Parts: sequence; C-alpha cells; structure tokens
Amino acid sequence: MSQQQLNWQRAVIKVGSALIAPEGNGCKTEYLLALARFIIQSRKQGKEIVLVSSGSVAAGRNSIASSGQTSIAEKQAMAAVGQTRMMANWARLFDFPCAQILLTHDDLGDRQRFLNAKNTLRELLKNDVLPIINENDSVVTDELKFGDNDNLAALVTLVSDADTLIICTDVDGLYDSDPKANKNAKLLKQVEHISDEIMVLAGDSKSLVGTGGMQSKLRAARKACEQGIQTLIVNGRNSDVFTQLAEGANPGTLFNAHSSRQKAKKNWLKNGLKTKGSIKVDSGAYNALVERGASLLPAGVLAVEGRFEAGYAVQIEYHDKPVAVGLALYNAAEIRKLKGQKSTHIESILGYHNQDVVVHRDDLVLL
Ligand SMILES: Nc1ncnc2c1ncn2[C@@H]1O[C@H](COP(=O)(O)OP(=O)(O)O)[C@@H](O)[C@H]1O
Ligand SMILES: N[C@@H](CCC(=O)OP(=O)(O)O)C(=O)O
Repeated sequence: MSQQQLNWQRAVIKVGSALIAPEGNGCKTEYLLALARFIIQSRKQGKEIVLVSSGSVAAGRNSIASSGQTSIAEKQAMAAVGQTRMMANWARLFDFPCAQILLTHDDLGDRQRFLNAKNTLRELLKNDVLPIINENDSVVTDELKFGDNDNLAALVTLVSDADTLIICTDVDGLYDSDPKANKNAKLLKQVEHISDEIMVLAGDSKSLVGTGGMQSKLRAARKACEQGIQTLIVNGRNSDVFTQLAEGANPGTLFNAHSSRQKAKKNWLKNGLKTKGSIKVDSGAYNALVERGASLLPAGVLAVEGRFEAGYAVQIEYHDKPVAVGLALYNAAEIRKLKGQKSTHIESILGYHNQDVVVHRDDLVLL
C-alpha cells in the first residue's frame, strides 16, 4: 500500500453499473452500503461529495421487452424507467436529500448552461444536498453523448470545482494487463504520469454491464490529472476499500495530478476560455480578492470593458494592472449597470437575481 496520505476536500465519486446493478437487470444495494457509509462519514468531517452514478439502463432492463440485440430506443426506454429506480435506490441509503442532475454533452459545451450547472451544484452543496449526476440517456443521440460516465465524471470535476476524482469499479485498480484475462496481472499502486505506455495497458474488455471499460477510465483520469485533479480507481465491491479511503490511504491505483489545481485553473481560464473583457475594481475589492480570497461583489466594480456574456472569462484589473481572471456570472452590460451597487439591489436593477457576486471566488484565480 502506498504511504502517501490522501488529502481532499471535494470529491466526485463515479459509480459504475457493475455496482448499482451487478446482475445487469435491476438495482441492488449490496455494493453500495460501504460507499454510502463513507459518504456519510466524509460529509460529517466537512468534506463535499458529488456522485456520478451509472446504472439507469441496467436498472430498467427488466421492464422493457427486447429480443436479441437491444435497440437504441429500447435502451433509452430502459434508462427512463431505470433512472428513477436508481435514484430511489440511492435515496434510501441516506437521511439527507439527494438531487438528480441529468446532463448531455451539449449542456456542458454551452457557456450559459455550463454556468447554470455550476451554480446549481454550488447551491446544492451549500445546502448539504448530495448531487447525483448521470447522462440524460433517454434523449441523447450519439453526437451529443459523453460516451461513458467516466468521461462525464472527469467533466463534472471541473463543473463542481472538485479536487479529487474517485472511480469505483469492479477491479482493484489499473493492472499491467486485464486481470480478467491474465491471472498474473499486477496492480499498479501509483501512476505519476498517464503516458501512452500507461494508456495501452488497458484492454478493451468490460464487465457484464459496463460501457467504457478500463480505457475510458484512463482517458478520464488523464483529463482530470491535466486539470490538477488527483484520480483514484478503486474496487467499489470491496467494503474495506472505503475504510482505507476514510483513513486517507490509497486502496487502489492513485494517479497524481500533473500540475497544481490553481495553475491548471489559471491556464483554463486564461487560455482555454480566452478572456473577453475586463472589470476594473476599487481598492476595497482588490484587498478582498487578494488578502481574503473573497468573491468579487458588484459594490467593488468601477468599470467594465469589452463585450462578454455570462460564463465568459474576464480579467480583473486594479489601477490598470491585471490581478486576477475569473468567470463572469453576469454579462458585460449587466455588470455595467451593477457597478458600485449593493448585492441586495441586483434584483431591482436587472429584474432578476442570479448570484450575489459578479465573479465567485471558486471560479477566480489571482495572477
Ligand atoms: N489493465 C487493466 N486493469 C484493470 N482492469 C482492466 C484492464 N484492462 C481491462 N480491464 C477491464 O475493465 C473493467 C472495468 O470497466 P467497466 O466494465 O466499464 O466498469 P464500470 O461498469 O465500473 O464502468 C474490468 O472489469 C476489467 O475487466
Ligand atoms: N449512463 C449509462 C451508463 C454509461 C456508463 O458509462 O456505464 P458504466 O461503464 O457502467 O459507468 C447508464 O446510466 O446506464
């Protein structure tokens, strides 16, 4: 076992169909109890968790007639039945509320919807609700698909601003070859860098009900690690895994983040999204951002330059010097109207009220 103590504050936990519906036709709680205990315990310690749960198709399979190969329409109908069952299965394990979010690729590609998903998650976590996310299987077509929930989970770490991704599956982690095909396969405890040599270790076999296989888990891990998010692949069928996770140990394969979260976020905000304008702030706002790591309130805004929509990256300037980049929660014209105003006046000025702040501290990095 690795000696490295795991440190995390907000994790996305991805649970594969193999754990929700191990026989491929209907939900079970057998493999979810230890994970649920871990979630409850972690939340009590003040940590935050977002679940990405597969299993809707497998959970609904026994209610939709299908002869031979299942058609897309049949699968989508299975997902429609199974999604509510899967949610009910989770909800009975917790005495706090669970919330369902169903996403398509299109949702996260659109700035406004990306921002809405971000804001919703933030509110849910603030209210101690457990968000449970799946792909909106009943409506997606191939072009709009994430493809698999490992990929979806990697994107959700970005939307939810998590620091850790934990992928729970039915094997102990990444082996040097498929453990189901080779009984001498060796488990890799830690991977510093997901190189092409590491990528080819994953075979293309899947569990009875899985979609992505190990290859998609490695692609997801690589995506997350590049964004500064450490990733673990663990065996969710083994209850001892969650005892170890709770102790800060690595019970599977740990993929180290390639850079710091802050550095990756800065790169994403500056280069990935490209800043579209700037917001000039007063000394009070400057001090709040720099010294207290606070969000930017409308009261501290002096001027706005450029044209941008909500969800775009903007530069924040003090005395004409760039001090931070962040995601704007309102568009340029709206922020012009809000400049110097109290947050309590947002509703009367704009006619609606989304957030109290113009840029949230979670979506802001200092330069
Ligand atoms: N190198 C490897 N190490 C571990 N598992 C592998 C490897 N290559 C292929 N696999 C297969 O990947 C499967 C897990 O993927 P998948 O069936 O999609 O699970 P899930 O339903 O949890 O997403 C394992 O059951 C295993 O057979
Ligand atoms: N969205 C689909 C699962 C897709 C998927 O990637 O499944 P899995 O490989 O079991 O994580 C469902 O809920 O059935």
